[in-house]
Amino acid sequence: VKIIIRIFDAESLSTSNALFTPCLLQLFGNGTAVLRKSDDDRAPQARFFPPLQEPMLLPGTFKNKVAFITGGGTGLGKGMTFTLSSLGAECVIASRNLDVLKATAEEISSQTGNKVHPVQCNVRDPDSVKATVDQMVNDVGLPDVVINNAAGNFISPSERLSANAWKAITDTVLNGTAYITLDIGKRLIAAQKGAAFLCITTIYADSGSGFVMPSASAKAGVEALCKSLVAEWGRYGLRFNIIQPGPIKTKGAFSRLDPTGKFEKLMIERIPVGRLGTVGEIANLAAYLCSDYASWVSGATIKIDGGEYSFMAGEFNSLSLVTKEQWDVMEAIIRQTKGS
Ligand SMILES: CCCCC/C=C\C=C\C(=O)SCCNC(=O)CCNC(=O)[C@H](O)C(C)(C)COP(=O)(O)OP(=O)(O)OC[C@H]1O[C@@H](n2cnc3c(N)ncnc32)[C@H](O)[C@@H]1OP(=O)(O)O
Ligand SMILES: NC(=O)C1=CN([C@@H]2O[C@H](COP(=O)(O)OP(=O)(O)OC[C@H]3O[C@@H](n4cnc5c(N)ncnc54)[C@H](OP(=O)(O)O)[C@@H]3O)[C@@H](O)[C@H]2O)C=CC1
Repeated sequence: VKIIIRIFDAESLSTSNALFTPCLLQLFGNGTAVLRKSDDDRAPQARFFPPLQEPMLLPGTFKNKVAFITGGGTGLGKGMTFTLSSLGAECVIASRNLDVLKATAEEISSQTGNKVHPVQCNVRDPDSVKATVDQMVNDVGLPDVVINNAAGNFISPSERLSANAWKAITDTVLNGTAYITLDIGKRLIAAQKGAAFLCITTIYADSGSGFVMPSASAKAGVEALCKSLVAEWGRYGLRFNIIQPGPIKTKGAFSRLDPTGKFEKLMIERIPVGRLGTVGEIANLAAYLCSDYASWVSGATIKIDGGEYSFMAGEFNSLSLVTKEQWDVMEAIIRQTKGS
């Protein structure tokens, strides 16, 4: 808890709901060495942008709703499950590690008072997906909310990747999303039941990115899948939206994408808001997009990255490092220039 408290300054803690704070610290922390915060984990401007993590929607927003979240046992999936559950949803969380799912389900339901059902599922395997959805339908019925969040990723030069490495990532991210969406979508259509689908992708789904080429390819495919179904399945009462998060310090992501802990400082330097994102911030956006408050939102792709993508895209954005004296010199040179 000590480690996590250091993420928040007094300002952000004082704006948090006092009742929620202890369990938020517990739920949104991971308590592992890889998540240990360094002293320079924020830039000065971050004081203007406190991360408010408590659920922002009205209590009961998801009362009588069922939410299905892949990868709901850890990281962002766990945070979204907590938020939906605290807003009244009955959640079903699915991934490969049943022990982790059970522990998360117990932890969240004991805090929110709402049932969380753990179901083992390998999204790479369509038969496993079918068995999971069968179990959900049997236990709680068809979902009102479906969050495709499960993923696999690691950094590697592409020339070091085997065919199986490509397959491990693309099967999880793209095929897994397709199997889940097709299986649940067909059943919803047959039952004439509406639902909100959400896919968690990443900011580099737009640009591609070296060293995570399979993930970038698969996430771009997920976005094409979502956008295709916005048009095709809207008439069945199904909405599809996409969240592209920037860096959020989860064990799953940082242990595989920043294994030595050296990249974090570089990331913070290029995030205009001056800090990493938090699980609670993603969970609030996800809850909004999956709620009836967003019933006119379909086909939206929302970046939530503290401005990192815009910073990296702008040709001249590194000039923020230029000092006033250096600007004086450059301005004088520019003003002296005549003609072309
Ligand atoms: C700090 C950055 C912030 C910004 C983040 C932006 C985007 C983040 C996107 C994310 O998706 S983060 C989520 C990350 N979470 C996870 O990845 C969780 C699940 N991951 C896993 O289970 C594993 O990491 C893995 C490898 C994806 C799948 O595990 P498993 O099914 O057990 O596969 P294998 O171990 O059998 O490996 C399959 C295949 O891949 C090769 N391989 C594995 N690791 C590497 C490596 N580091 N470099 C090169 N190749 C690797 C492995 O050797 C296998 O290939 P073979 O040919 O040998 O069979
Ligand atoms: N953290 C970040 O900075 C960012 C994360 N994202 C995205 O956010 C999402 C969550 O990532 P994050 O929480 O950080 O990382 P995690 O590693 O904690 O989450 C990934 C989840 O996917 C599950 N999973 C992996 N493979 C499978 C499979 N074959 N079948 C079923 N479930 C599977 C894992 O559970 P299990 O091992 O039990 O199967 C795990 O719960 C991902 O889509 C990721 O791409 C995007 C941008 C930035």
